[in-house]
Amino acid sequence: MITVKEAREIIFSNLYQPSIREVELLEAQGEYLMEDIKADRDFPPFNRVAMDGIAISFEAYERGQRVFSIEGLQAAGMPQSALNDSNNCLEVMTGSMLPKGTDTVIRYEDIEIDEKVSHATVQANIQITQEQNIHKQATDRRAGDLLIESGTLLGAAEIAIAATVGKSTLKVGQKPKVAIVSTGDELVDVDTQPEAHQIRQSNSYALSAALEPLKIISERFHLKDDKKSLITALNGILENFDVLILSGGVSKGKLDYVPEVLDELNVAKCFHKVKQRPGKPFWFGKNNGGKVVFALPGNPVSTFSCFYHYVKPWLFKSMGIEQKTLKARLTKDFVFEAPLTNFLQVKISYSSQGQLEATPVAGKGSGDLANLLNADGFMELDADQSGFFAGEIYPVTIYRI
Ligand SMILES: Nc1nc2c(c(=O)[nH]1)N[C@H]1C(S)=C(S)[C@@H](COP(=O)(O)OP(=O)(O)OC[C@H]3O[C@@H](n4cnc5c(N)ncnc54)[C@H](O)[C@@H]3O)O[C@H]1N2
Ligand code: MOO
Ligand SMILES: [Mg+2]
Repeated sequence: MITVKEAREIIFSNLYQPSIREVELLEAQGEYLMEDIKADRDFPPFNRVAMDGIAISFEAYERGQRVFSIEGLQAAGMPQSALNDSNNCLEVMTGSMLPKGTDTVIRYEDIEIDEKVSHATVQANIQITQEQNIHKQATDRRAGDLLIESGTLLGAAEIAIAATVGKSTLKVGQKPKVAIVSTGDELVDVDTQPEAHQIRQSNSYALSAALEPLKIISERFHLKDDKKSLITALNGILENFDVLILSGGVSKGKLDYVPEVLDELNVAKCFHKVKQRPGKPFWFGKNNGGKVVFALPGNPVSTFSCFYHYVKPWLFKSMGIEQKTLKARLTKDFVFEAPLTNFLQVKISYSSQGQLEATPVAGKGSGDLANLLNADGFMELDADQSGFFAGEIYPVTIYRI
């Protein structure tokens, strides 16, 4: 049986290679950028007036001048005007170009304007410094600077930056087509009243819902624990999808056919069974056509945990995105004797200093679906240790904020 670390290495060495597609700017939200975005102009592209008021030549102010005759007005959206006489001023609006011949902006709040004679007088108690209230050209970024690197997940900030540099379309990664396949004769769908021996199936809904925020479209299938029909159905699904996420049928049961069926369909096993709880019977493989299969153990908490610890990071990495590892402080001692990595269910909170904290809510095993509601995530506790103590810090994967 391999370790969690080895399982991750194998999964990450079998990434999906996304092709590139071009989308309209607003459709790019939630997609993965597949080009570098550079500044087409300086940020800001001109000396930008940052306050409504008057623009003067500081030299006149230094000479002791406090009353400035108003020559005119420079509004945002007007080409740059010029101050004719350096003893005068121009009224300037936020967002306008700083007029030629001026280098200092004084806010309306700091002056008195006499409309009749068109004079602006600087109030006595006001300190003026040269170049104040000017957002100088190129102080934020220079033309040609790299603004957004390929591989970035696009959100509102990136969309705003792309808009300002004139990118009306963006090159993004084509996400894989994902099939979610649940298996099990005991399972009926959500709209069915189960018989005494049946339960409603939830894993495929959990997986679909977990994929949705990644903007990955998936299709759900449900298959019976019957070898022949599994072979036929999975063969078709493998042809039409890039990635298969199966749940159930991977353990030691007489009707757990998934590993042998995948073998018959020439999906080469990369591993079966990982030193972890939950999710020990996890199976992972790939076929010659590059189709990847995650066959997750059917117990609902196992399926859930394996998705967040393997499938999601694999999808992110395939798109060139490094996920940040979050860490939290354990609030209570916890003992776990088995030589397995324990993905312990935890409730996440913040300490009074704002530090992430995790409180164990272990639940009653990987069949305890309802315990997903008590926890917000999993804390990863190493296989080679059995005592974990309050105050210690370990990695966490959070599925709910
Ligand atoms: N003799 C052994 N038995 C089991 C072992 C073992 O090592 N030796 N491992 C246990 C562990 S750990 C797990 S996890 C499960 C994994 O089982 P399978 O992947 O074969 O899954 P199934 O047998 O199909 O189902 C297990 C359990 O989960 C429920 N289930 C399955 N699919 C869904 C679904 N879509 N929605 C809701 N619930 C689902 C199913 O009804 C079963 O109760 O094996 C242990 N056994
Ligand atoms: O791996 Mo199983 O998930 O421990 O129940
Ligand atoms: Mg089973």
